[in-house]
Amino acid sequence: MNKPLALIVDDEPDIRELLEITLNRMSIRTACAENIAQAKALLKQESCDLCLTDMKLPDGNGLELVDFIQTLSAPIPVAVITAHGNMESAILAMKKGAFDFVSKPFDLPGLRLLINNALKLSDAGTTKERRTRHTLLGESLIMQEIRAKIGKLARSQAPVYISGESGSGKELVAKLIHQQSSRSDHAFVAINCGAIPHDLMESEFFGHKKGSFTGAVSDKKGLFQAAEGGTLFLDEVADLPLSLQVKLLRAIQEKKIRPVGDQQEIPVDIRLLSATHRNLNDMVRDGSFRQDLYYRINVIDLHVPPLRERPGDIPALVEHILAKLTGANKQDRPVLSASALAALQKYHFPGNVRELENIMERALALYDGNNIESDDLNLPIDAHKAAKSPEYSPVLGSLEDHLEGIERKAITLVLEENEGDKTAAAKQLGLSFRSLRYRLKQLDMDH
Ligand SMILES: Nc1ncnc2c1ncn2[C@@H]1O[C@H](COP(=O)(O)OP(=O)(O)OP(=O)(O)O)[C@@H](O)[C@H]1O
Repeated sequence: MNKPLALIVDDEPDIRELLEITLNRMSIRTACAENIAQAKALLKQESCDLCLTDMKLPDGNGLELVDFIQTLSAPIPVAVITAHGNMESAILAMKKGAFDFVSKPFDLPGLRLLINNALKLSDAGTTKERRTRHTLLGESLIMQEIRAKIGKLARSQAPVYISGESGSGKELVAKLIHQQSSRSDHAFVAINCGAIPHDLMESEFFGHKKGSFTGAVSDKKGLFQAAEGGTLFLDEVADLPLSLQVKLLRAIQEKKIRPVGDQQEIPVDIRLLSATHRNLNDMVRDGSFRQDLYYRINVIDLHVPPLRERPGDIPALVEHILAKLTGANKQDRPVLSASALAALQKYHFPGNVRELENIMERALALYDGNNIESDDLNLPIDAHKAAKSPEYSPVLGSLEDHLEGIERKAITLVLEENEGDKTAAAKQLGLSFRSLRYRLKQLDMDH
């Protein structure tokens, strides 16, 4: 088998030499260029497998080369070399399609990891299909675009921020990015940041040393280490307390963590994906989410639209859910009547695809005969529509009372729909459990 070929672009001879030695020791051939013009010429002549480029070059900016590589008929992975601490240019390069960055002075183990990841990317394409266990269904244009974007993002190490309502498929998207990436042989670790008690968070994330606090009876690895070589998915990232936001920022920037009670930092190689159903922009504005962290986790954003905006996806989803619930035997699988499908396509789906799964599960238990009819779906009264109150008029009372009435009505409906389960109701209402409990108390509904 041919040894892979890496193109090194840097105007400093010392750096070129250091990179050549490191790569040659990894059995990688190297070609060197001192500037953008030479690099472009080499890329046209040789069939390179990856490119490492400095940002500041005598005849322009490394970003120009990143752009150029994206226009090739078969773009190769390109990583940029940045001055230590200059995350801005690293982020810019990743937004343009660079798959990762490495800072000077080089941390050699980190550099080797980056190169190995890049080389895996070059052959990831052939094994992609086999690796994909999950499927993101839906033939709407937007879902087709999302699938294409997932394929592209899988070839990068850039942090991706996935936004969208609860139950819309954010975690599924994250799993797919991981599975189609060069990291798919390693772990995909998903963590719901809202579910970890604040005082344990640092140790859960970064691990701890024995004896570092009461209860730390032995050394423990954290989630970053569990995800080593793979992907860490921070779900509900908006729920991270500010104290941990600072530490997370450091971990992303330095690619290193420090377990609680440890003097030493440990290098980590993870890809970070994050999601929330809340509006992080608003949270940045009101000071509850750090702007610098937002900027770093949101290098690339991907929005998953709510199900109500893509009713055309419902038939495929229903078929998939029914097949999953009824197993391989097609004979046992009921058919959804046309009127039932029409009812679903009109429904608001505050809980999105997860709610559709619940509706179908209930319908399967209730239907009678061969077809699932609209009655079997037991669609909840649409809280969205029912909560619409008459136009506001000052004669009816203050605006505050009016809004309180709407809130009361919506909460009551959703609580009824979820048989009093506050956790499920909060999720459906797009609130944290704590904020639902607070509102119930404010509205004197907490008995
Ligand atoms: N396009 C889709 N095709 C197939 N299944 C889907 C699709 N979208 C969502 N699902 C399924 O719907 C369920 C909810 O999706 P998921 O957990 O990814 O949502 P989420 O946006 O991460 O929710 P939350 O914000 O509550 O964490 C999962 O069982 C998932 O497999």
